Amino acid sequence: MLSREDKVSISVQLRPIIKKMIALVAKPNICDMLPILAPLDVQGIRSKGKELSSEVDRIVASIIDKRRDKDDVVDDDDDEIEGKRSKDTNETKDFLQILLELKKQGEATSLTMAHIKNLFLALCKFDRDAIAGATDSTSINVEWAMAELMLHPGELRKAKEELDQVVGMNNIVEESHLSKLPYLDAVLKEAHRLHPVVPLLVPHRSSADCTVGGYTVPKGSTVFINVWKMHRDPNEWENPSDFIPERFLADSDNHDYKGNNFNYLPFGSGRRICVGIPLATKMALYVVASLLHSFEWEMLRNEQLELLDKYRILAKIATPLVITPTPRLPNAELYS
Ligand code: HEM
Repeated sequence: MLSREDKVSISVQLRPIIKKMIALVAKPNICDMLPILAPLDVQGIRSKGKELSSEVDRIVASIIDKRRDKDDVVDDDDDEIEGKRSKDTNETKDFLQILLELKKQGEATSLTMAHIKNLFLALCKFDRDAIAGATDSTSINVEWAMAELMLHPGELRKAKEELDQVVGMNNIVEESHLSKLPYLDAVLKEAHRLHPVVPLLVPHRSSADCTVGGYTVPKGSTVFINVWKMHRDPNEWENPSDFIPERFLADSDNHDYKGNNFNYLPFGSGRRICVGIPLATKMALYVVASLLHSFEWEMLRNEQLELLDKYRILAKIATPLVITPTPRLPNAELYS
């Protein structure tokens, strides 16, 4: 999707700023509790946010400008690209190049430079390699699931038995196996329940006055949805603090990731539900399945695993999981 060169630029320049933005958004903001103070920006969060956001804009613009220069773009107008031509027409085009070429077609498309900048930024978000580390939600889910399995040898054994049956010992996990692993899928769902990666979702705004649970929520309020608490509500979940993947086997339709069951919303719900669900869930299942099927895992001796979280929009495990692998499959060639 993005060229190697762009990925490096994004990684070096954008990643630190995006990390700062995430830390800033996660910072408790007194104005969220007392909106009357919002215009004063008492903690300087809004002004710092604007500063970081113009920095992102500047970097994206410079990456695009560099590409236009490289591709021998003649820019007649500050905001218009004309006469752009790729020198090597056989070269595989990446997404940015295609956008710039479309823009060149002028009236044939209504693309503006602002559209290209925003699409490029959206692409950076989707390109896991480019800003991995800043948006590592899937790997956080994998780490929680592995940590829970290390603490629950019975559930670990069941997951491995399922893998051995479906994949066999003379094979490695392939994408085609994933739909045949209901137990492991339930393990990941249970990890999402106990450890939702985005525990307060992203802030929403009420579009009309409404009443929720007897409380009036005026139009325009910033609304945080405490999914962490909902996922542990004893009125909805039996033994809510226990790791029990089986609860997702009994009624898997009612506990999918689509956000229709309001007791279980690890990816949010409604119009702004996470668009990455198919990718995130398949990736996590594939990674955990491969790790469990190909290796035995052991915690370091005397290691005490504590499942406390560290919250900065995303809730990571506070003490990173350190476990050591040993090969499990009889055929060494499967590891090459
Ligand atoms: C375990 C992995 C992930 C989790 C737990 C997660 C969770 C979420 C949550 C909770 C939201 C906000 C939904 C709401 O407030 O209602 C969201 C939004 C979003 N996610 Fe994810 N996500 C994950 C992976 C991904 C991936 C892999 C991508 C991209 C391929 C992605 C792209 C997005 C986008 C673009 C939005 C904004 C959607 C919108 O506002 O319309 N996410 N995600």
